[in-house]
Amino acid sequence: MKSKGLLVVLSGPSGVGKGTVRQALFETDTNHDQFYYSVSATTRQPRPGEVDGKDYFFVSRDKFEGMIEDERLLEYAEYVGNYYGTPLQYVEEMTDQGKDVFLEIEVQGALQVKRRMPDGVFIFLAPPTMHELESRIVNRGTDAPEVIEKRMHQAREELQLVTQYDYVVENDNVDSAVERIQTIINAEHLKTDRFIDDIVENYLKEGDEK
Ligand SMILES: Nc1nc2c(ncn2[C@@H]2O[C@H](COP(=O)(O)OP(=O)(O)O)[C@@H](O)[C@H]2O)c(=O)[nH]1
Ligand SMILES: Nc1ncnc2c1ncn2[C@@H]1O[C@H](COP(=O)(O)OP(=O)(O)O)[C@@H](O)[C@H]1O
Repeated sequence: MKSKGLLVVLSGPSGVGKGTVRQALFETDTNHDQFYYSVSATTRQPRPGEVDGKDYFFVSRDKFEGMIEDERLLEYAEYVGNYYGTPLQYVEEMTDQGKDVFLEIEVQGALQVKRRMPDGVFIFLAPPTMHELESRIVNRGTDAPEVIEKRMHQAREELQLVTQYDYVVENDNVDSAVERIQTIINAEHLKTDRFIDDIVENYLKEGDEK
């Protein structure tokens, strides 16, 4: 029996460590055959070192609005003055191929996905404390002070929606966070619902007498 790939939605406040934890998790996929990262489209400017097509598809507002109109996005949201959205095409292709597809998105987008794809796995990555969260954003050194303030405000709002998620993982330590996410994924793959077609076919079909 083999289940379809999972749609895994990883959310959490800016600076909590989503990118870091996801990269460490993907490094455990040594054959590159289990996990697939869904690259989002955004109107935000690239940060130094970010690569178009790898970190994001960096697009103009006009182009992004065209993608919304053509219904090419699974979800999208506006976050601190920029659009962010998930291209639909790869998500479907990759889960059909049996890969676990990871979306790293903020909560408004995650709630849209939950309505459209309720069998997704919704994980919220939480900071040990708000003070630690702020230190991580400051130490990352990628955001101006006024942007950091907006991101901290947004973080407080996002944390109030944590109960909408299936799982909460504290990112106190990258290795432990990765281990907990692996545990979640392994268990989710074994859920009865994900095998229901196989179960009907193999065990419950009428006339299958021995
Ligand atoms: N709804 C939605 N949010 C996204 C998407 N891509 C990224 N985000 C979220 O947008 C927020 C800002 O992302 P970014 O500017 O890269 O900052 P960072 O996550 O703090 O590094 C984060 O919470 C991301 O998870 C997307 O496709 N859809
Ligand atoms: N468990 C952790 N302990 C300490 N620092 C961390 C941890 N996880 C991530 N970081 C650091 O926090 C900063 C923000 O991480 P990042 O992955 O960019 O967050 P996000 O993708 O959620 O915005 C980075 O400088 C990263 O090295």
